[in-house]
Amino acid sequence: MSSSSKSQPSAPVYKVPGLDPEEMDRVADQTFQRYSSSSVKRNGKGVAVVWFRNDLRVLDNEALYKAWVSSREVLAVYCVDPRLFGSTHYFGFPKTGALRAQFLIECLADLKKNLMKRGLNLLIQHGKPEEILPSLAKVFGAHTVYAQKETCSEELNVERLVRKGLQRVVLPSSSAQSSGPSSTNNPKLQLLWGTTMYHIDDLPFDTLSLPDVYTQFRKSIEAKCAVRGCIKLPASLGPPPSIGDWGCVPSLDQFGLQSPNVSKGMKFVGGESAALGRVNEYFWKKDLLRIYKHTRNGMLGPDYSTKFSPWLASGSLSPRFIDEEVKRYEKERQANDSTYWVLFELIWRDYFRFLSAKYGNSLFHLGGPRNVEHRWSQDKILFESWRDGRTGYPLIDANMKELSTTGFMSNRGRQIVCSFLVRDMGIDWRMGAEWFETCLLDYDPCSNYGNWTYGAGVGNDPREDRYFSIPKQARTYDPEGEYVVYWLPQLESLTKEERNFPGRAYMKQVVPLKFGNTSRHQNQDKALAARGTNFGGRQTKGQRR
Ligand SMILES: Cc1cc2nc3c(=O)[nH]c(=O)nc-3n(C[C@H](O)[C@H](O)[C@H](O)COP(=O)(O)OP(=O)(O)OC[C@H]3O[C@@H](n4cnc5c(N)ncnc54)[C@H](O)[C@@H]3O)c2cc1C
Ligand SMILES: Nc1ncnc2c1ncn2[C@@H]1O[C@H](COP(=O)(O)OP(=O)(O)OP(=O)(O)O)[C@@H](O)[C@H]1O
Repeated sequence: MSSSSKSQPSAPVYKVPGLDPEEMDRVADQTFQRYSSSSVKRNGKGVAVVWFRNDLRVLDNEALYKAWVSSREVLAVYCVDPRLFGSTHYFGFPKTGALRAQFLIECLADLKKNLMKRGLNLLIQHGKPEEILPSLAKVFGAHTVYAQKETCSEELNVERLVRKGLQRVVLPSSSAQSSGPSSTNNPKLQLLWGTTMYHIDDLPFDTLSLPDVYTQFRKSIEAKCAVRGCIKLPASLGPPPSIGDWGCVPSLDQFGLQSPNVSKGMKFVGGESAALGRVNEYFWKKDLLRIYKHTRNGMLGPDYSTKFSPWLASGSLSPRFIDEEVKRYEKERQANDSTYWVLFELIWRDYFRFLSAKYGNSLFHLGGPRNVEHRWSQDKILFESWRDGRTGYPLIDANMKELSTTGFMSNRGRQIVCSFLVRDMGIDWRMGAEWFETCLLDYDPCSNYGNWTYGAGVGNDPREDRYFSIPKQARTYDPEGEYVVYWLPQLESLTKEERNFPGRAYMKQVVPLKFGNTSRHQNQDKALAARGTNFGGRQTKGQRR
């Protein structure tokens, strides 16, 4: 069947959140009001810099809070670091694809707007933080640069260089924050924990002795720690230092990228206002939180899951705010397994973040944290058929097309395409992880490489090793072929049952499935899985969730 055999009605594009800009601003303003406090007092002096990184928000931002409390003027800065627009480490894909770059631009524009509403501004500078921040600290006599702490080596390296750069700046003694004989007059770098729902200082164990098994980790933190409340700030944070040119929000051509056209699927709106809008829409307006656990394995449209991840990854949304909203919903509407399950999933996110602190760079290495030896292929043609959605398996191809068109893929889809690349194709999992790094709006090194090492069977938890059978996944999660037909309209003329199993009516399959791909093979598939038989000598344990 040829893809052009029939003219297709154009598929809908879903804006996420589906609110108009005025409604988004109204929700954001109301939320800011609820989280404003006039009782917080400022007792500092001079200028403090807040260096925004992956914490592009005003609400519940400890770096911003500390900068405000410790100063008379806050200089808010974002550095557009050219390294973010280089290449991925091993395979040289674009480090940030156009869709995420566009999302970042929208986050910056919104952050600037929200800071201005509070009497501040955002200085946007192009260059390396280790060059920009020391020079700003010197010009403004800033006593401290506050920023959110990261855990992966690329970001840790930048932190180290910024600290070194600041040590070379000598301030006049009147600018120094501390006094006393031992104080030096260099601006300090103060890094604050802020990415997770549970605070690192509240964990019942040291990160180096973090439990390797997720369930142990979750049970332990649920029993022994509480999520901290969101940090409140006064409504007005000004004045900012006097600056003639605050710099413009960058455009895509400044990154050498072309404007992406989201012609199908979901178009996510970047920024904190959109993030708060989405929480409001998903929890309160559409009342979807009450059924989340039963819909979360879907693949099509904005409503089967929260879609919070792009804003969480850029830091436009605080996980502690989500926790507080879940608790508020449970009080005002209802508490059930679905309301809890959003928090359960956020604990996965915490877990991967803390694991990166425990396992360091091994998360990015071929053998993963367990240093598993295995022969992987780097077959370019096979990889490209996966990347471009030309494998001959509609479920894989539809998911890969969604990823490259929108920058998003469901959790179900990610697990399926990961298993297919790694287990059916036998391709080096890092190729898949780096392609995800390029494309995902919600790219986060810890969640991405953590999930890939898991899926590839090289993760820290040896019990969690899974093979996803494509026919079984298709029958369970896309029984009527609705998802595949959305992304592959050439399948529309087939019956619902045929859409995921089109045979010759679609393209040739580039590889056979490890455990067969017809119903005839299903029993064999189960039998093999039950015996733990798998390629590469790893154990098959069924699926996680
Ligand atoms: C191979 C692979 C790569 C992935 N890469 C990323 C990534 O780079 N960034 C990212 O944020 N997530 C990643 N995930 C996890 C998950 O797929 C996404 O977080 C989820 O699909 C986002 O959609 P949502 O916000 O609607 O999720 P929901 O189902 O609504 O879940 C709520 C939140 O819980 C967190 N969460 C849910 N599942 C996971 C998980 N398995 N691991 C970590 N956090 C989770 C996310 O923050 C998510 O926003 C990856 C999963 C796989 C299998
Ligand atoms: N934020 C990040 N996003 C993606 N990859 C990251 C991030 N931080 C660190 N890495 C990866 O961690 C690895 C660290 O490489 P580095 O050279 O620093 O140490 P290494 O342990 O000697 O690794 P290698 O021997 O593979 O070069 C690289 O693969 C790098 O891309």
